[in-house]
Amino acid sequence: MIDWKAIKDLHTTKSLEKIVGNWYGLDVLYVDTQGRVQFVQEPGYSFKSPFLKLQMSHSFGHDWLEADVEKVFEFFNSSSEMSYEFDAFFPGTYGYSHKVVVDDEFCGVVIAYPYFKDTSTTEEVENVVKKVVECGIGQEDAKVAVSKIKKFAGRFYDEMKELVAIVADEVGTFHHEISKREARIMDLNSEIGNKYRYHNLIGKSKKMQQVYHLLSKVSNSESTIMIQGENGTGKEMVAKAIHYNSPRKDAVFMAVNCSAFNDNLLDSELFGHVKGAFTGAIKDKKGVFEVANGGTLFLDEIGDTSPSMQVKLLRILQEGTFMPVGATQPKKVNVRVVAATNKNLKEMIAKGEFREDLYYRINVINVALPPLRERQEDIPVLMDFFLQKRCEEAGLPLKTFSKKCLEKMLDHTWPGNVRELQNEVERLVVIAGEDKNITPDMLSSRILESGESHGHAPSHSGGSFLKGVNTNGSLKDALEELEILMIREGLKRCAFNKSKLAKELGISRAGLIMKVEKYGLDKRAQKRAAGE
Ligand SMILES: Nc1ncnc2c1ncn2[C@@H]1O[C@H](COP(=O)(O)OP(=O)(O)OP(=O)(O)O)[C@@H](O)[C@H]1O
Repeated sequence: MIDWKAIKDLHTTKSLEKIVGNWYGLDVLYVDTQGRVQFVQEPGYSFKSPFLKLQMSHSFGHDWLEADVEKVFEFFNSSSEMSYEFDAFFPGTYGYSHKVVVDDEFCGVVIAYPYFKDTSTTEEVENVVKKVVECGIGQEDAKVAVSKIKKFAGRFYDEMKELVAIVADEVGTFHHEISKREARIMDLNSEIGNKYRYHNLIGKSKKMQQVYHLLSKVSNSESTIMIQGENGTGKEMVAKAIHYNSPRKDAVFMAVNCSAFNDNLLDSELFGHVKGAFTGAIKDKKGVFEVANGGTLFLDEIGDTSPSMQVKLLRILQEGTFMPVGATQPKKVNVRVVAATNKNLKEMIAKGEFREDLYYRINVINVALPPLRERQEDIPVLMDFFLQKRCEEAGLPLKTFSKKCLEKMLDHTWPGNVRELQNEVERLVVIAGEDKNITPDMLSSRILESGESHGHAPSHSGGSFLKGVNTNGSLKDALEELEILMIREGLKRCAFNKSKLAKELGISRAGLIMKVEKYGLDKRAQKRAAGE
């Protein structure tokens, strides 16, 4: 919508209005798309045309103006013409109107009003006075006002029309500029304020915001980065976000899963080989380090590499050199390495399974990706994101999740993290078929069951309560997961009565409050996560 007030305050429109007013005694009226004439109703409005001033000082005069505006809109609504000269309310008087168009959209009208034409006869002019008097205006006032209506001829007439067209253009141009600026401000606002995403990463939880903040700081550096997180938490996505926000963004991003190869194959995959290096090496082959020269290499599951491979990786990270399999001369490359693992490398070092020097060489900057169960607020955002994406890809109208379905999804602990959630949403879109609303009965049984099993306190349910807990990985993580689960379910069961739950769990109320804060499980956070 046009900001008419801002337009009226513009230096150019003010000057143009002045010319039209002073030279031709016409008022420039701005009319919005609803047919509302701006400003003239406001007290203290300074009329240029004595006739319009007199007209608008009577309530019936407003109806005359309304009738003229209606006529203009009827014309523009049925014609593609940009301008229209109309017979005004009193036969023999005229108005000139011009459309305001922005990006092919009809945004309003500028009207210059009222005037006579050189064809208007003395009789017509006298008739106007008569009619005005008949409407209730005094004879003398009517005569004076009508005598001030300009009679146009020749070049003045053409100039007046040109000026009105210029005012209308000016309004359009200014509105266009303002809209562009507003869009930019909105962009900037969302960039600064709501960091709900970074590159392609989605998530609004505090933990993800911290990750985005760290990424924005480290992407520009050349440091090696270690990303730690469970499977499916988005480690590869983070590596890509780092690459595409770094000065290397125009060079190659390559990803290798170190656990997908045995030692020999990984050697050749990473460093390449020369012809005849081993049976089947029928020609020279570049390794990914060479292909990614100038770019970024993502080494996933680095914790699964053998001790001899770890030595080679240390060399390339320290010196930038490597030896292709079967080669006699080392090669040099400039590759930024981003490594990832879901293993606890510190424990591996203690057991002698991972080189400490390599660990410190890779772990210059550590990005820890939290599992999805620790950032519940991200679940609804990710659900909506994947739902919209899948529906769009499948050319289906957008579906919605029922409240109960969302609750069940929030109850699940997502051991497979975002990947599991993405797969579930994609599955739901298929299962829902034509149904617009996705209901809990469509959910995978493990999600329905995990919600139910969490509903029981351990003491009532024997061993089954462990169903929703990831029993792989470290004991510390599993215990923490269990703690979160028990507190979250307990809070619901006890209607957020912390004293009652603390008693049930056998811990102090203060201890429970600290844990609720630590895991972000308070009522408001849970409601927020559920989008309530
Ligand atoms: N924050 C996120 N926003 C949007 N999609 C995400 C996010 N995190 C993960 N995904 C999606 O989840 C899937 C798994 O992500 P990704 O492969 O990056 O995880 P990963 O931690 O590298 O997994 P793995 O350890 O199993 O290799 C991908 O399809 C990715 O698109």
